[in-house]
Amino acid sequence: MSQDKLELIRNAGPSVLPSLLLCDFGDLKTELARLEDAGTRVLHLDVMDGHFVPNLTYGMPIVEGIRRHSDLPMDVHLMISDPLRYAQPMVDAGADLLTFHVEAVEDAGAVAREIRSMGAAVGVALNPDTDLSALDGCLDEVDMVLVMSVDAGFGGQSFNPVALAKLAALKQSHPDLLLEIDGGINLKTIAAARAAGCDLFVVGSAIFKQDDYAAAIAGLDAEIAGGVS
Ligand SMILES: O=C(CO)[C@@H](O)[C@H](O)COP(=O)(O)O
Ligand SMILES: [Co+2]
Repeated sequence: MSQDKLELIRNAGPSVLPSLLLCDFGDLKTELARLEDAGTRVLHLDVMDGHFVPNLTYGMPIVEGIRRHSDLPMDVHLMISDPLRYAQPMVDAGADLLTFHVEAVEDAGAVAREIRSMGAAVGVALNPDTDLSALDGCLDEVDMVLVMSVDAGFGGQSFNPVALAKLAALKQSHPDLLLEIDGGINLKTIAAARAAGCDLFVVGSAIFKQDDYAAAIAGLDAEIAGGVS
């Protein structure tokens, strides 16, 4: 099932993924309907534990609640110290693509293999200060690499261009991997990420601080289209 969702994500082409971190959790059902009406193809959910990052968000009940109100593929970004402890519950809650941080684990390849055995597609994330060499040994075990363009933990931070060189290097060395960028993506930064080879663009503030989600996503899609040679 989740491999099917991975194909859906792949086949969707370059896509904007709304990060629900800044949505109105008091009216989640309406928020999901607005995002679907705006053409969203994949949702991005930020799970933070107050330990790996200094911020606390939500866990399985919210992921499961979103699943009940939307059939869209769910890309769950685990910013937690012990990803394997919660991986199976997250898959059971409906995560299709489960991403852990390389900084949180000792053996990223083993973690990736274990998550895949649970039936989810798997991604590995790295923060701006983490060198690509940290991914040695796990790139053949993952479906996606999430290149952070802010330090994981909070929405609304400024884009760090160090992510662009990492994307370009990954695109060259592993052309079949899905590449995602997360943090500070907006109308000014998204085209450069696309030009660097990125496929999936996580966007929080630049959607949720606008009244019209459809217009915000259409504007970002247009920048993606213009950024491809
Ligand atoms: O993972 C994270 C933050 O750690 C993100 O997914 C943010 O929620 C993106 O928000 P903006 O930077 O687009 O405001
Ligand atoms: Co995220």
